Amino acid sequence: MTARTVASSSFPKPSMFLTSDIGLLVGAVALSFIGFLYSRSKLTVPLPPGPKGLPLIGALLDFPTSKPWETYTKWAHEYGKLVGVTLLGQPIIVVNDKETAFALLEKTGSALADRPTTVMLEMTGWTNVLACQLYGHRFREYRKHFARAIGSASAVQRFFPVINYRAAEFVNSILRASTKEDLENFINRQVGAIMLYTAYGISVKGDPGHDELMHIAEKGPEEFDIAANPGWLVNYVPILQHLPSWFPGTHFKREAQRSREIVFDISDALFKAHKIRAEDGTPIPSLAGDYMSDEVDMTEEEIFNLKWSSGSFFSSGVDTTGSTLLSYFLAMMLHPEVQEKLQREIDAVSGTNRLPSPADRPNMPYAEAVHKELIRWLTAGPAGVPHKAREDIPFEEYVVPNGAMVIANIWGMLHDPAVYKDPFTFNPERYLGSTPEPDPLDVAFGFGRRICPGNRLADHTIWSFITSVAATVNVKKPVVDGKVVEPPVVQRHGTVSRPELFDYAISPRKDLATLHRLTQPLINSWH
Ligand code: HEM
Repeated sequence: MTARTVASSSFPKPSMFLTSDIGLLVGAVALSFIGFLYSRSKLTVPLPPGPKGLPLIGALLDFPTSKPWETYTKWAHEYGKLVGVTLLGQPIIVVNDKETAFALLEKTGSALADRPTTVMLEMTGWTNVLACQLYGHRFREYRKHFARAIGSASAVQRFFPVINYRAAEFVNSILRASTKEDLENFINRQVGAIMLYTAYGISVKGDPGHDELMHIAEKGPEEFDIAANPGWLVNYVPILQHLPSWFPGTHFKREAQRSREIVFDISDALFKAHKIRAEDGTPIPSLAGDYMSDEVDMTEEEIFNLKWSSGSFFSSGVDTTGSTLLSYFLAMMLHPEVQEKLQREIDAVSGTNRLPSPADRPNMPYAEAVHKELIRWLTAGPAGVPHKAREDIPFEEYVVPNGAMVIANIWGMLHDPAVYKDPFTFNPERYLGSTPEPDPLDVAFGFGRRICPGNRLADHTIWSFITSVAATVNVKKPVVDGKVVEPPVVQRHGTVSRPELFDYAISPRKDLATLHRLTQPLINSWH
């Protein structure tokens, strides 16, 4: 999933529009009114039930500007599994249960495989990455590249050594963490280094915080946040993009140009690094590297597809995987009994002389349950990424109209008390025993043709990091002035949602010498 906010899963209130020119605003509103009347005249089919809203603006005032998944879940109680609203003429369907999501998003094939996009994402170049790519030939090419690089168990297995190495580096680095931000930064950088390797074969040595290419890649998510801000007026009145740059109120054009140059520079710099490695005669398996020998015969379009499909890793893989890893620390502080049980299993299966390895995984059911619960508990992609209908789709007694945005309320599905007992409690036991609760991985990565293509890579990264951390360090609530500090358990707003930052206490399980003895073989074995 693209980091932060893809398209607009939260919508602007009028005060958010990023323009200060009143004339332009009034003109724009008039134009959107005409657009609204036009679109409304086309909408003749019944939407599923939902908040009616007001004439012209639809459900704009009911629509959540923060953590929309909570409102979707309230709507689910009121209106049912399928909720329909219109927003400034745009039909939106929210799917609230797993069965309906499968029936609608999986079984309708390509009919619901498009993405809504915005003018600002187009102008800044972000529609080139997979998560924002419209359905079509280029989209299919990108998905083929992803499938070849990380779409099967054997493909992902090629990356176990880099993932295990990064996990060992991570364990060492977190002992240096002191501020709330440190932990998140250390997670982002280690996961980021995995993304650079799997996408381009870029091998970051040691602390990724000192790597120049990492610094370049890290600029991407910042730029994405700017482009994806739902407040750009031009997104609602696309005709504004054709105004000349000197026209009052067209600050967005200069901003889009500035951002576009950075976005293209990032993509070029990282892709060039992969080529340099090829010329050195050291081809490294990676999305781009797998095509290295074919590149000489490739067309410009094929090179473009290769560059931007590999360019989709960092922006989609870091925040999502990082969110789940951050949740691990929070969960262990709140539930020391889970941490102890996990450590006992690891000690029994891997022993105490090495870090856990993928070969141990089938023998660690409790680690598997902790992994599942981390994916469910503070859902990293709570409202997925919106899909868009490419045609009218009859569904039960309704029709999902062509152009409608369809949002899967993944958080709602994973916090439904009818499916998960005490859904807000972190409890890995729910997946064990004779009547386990459903596997959250079936819904957490989305649905249909747009299902997350990074799920296998995320799966092993999370498993490897959490078992390496549990094997070597204890995470506890910090004690300040003799008082235990309770961490907040709050999810942040965003298409990718992370836990609110928290204070923590991290210490080696035994002593530093033991920790180094466990991690050093993996660190030394890395080229
Ligand atoms: C815990 C980790 C992750 C979670 C929870 C997650 C979740 C998701 C979800 C919910 C979607 C939207 C699916 C849909 O539209 O139905 C998605 C899309 C996507 N994810 Fe992930 N993801 C994770 C990790 C990753 C990683 C590691 C990568 C990259 C290697 C990645 C790459 C992508 C891409 C490129 C898309 C867009 C696919 C498309 O539009 O066709 N994700 N992810």
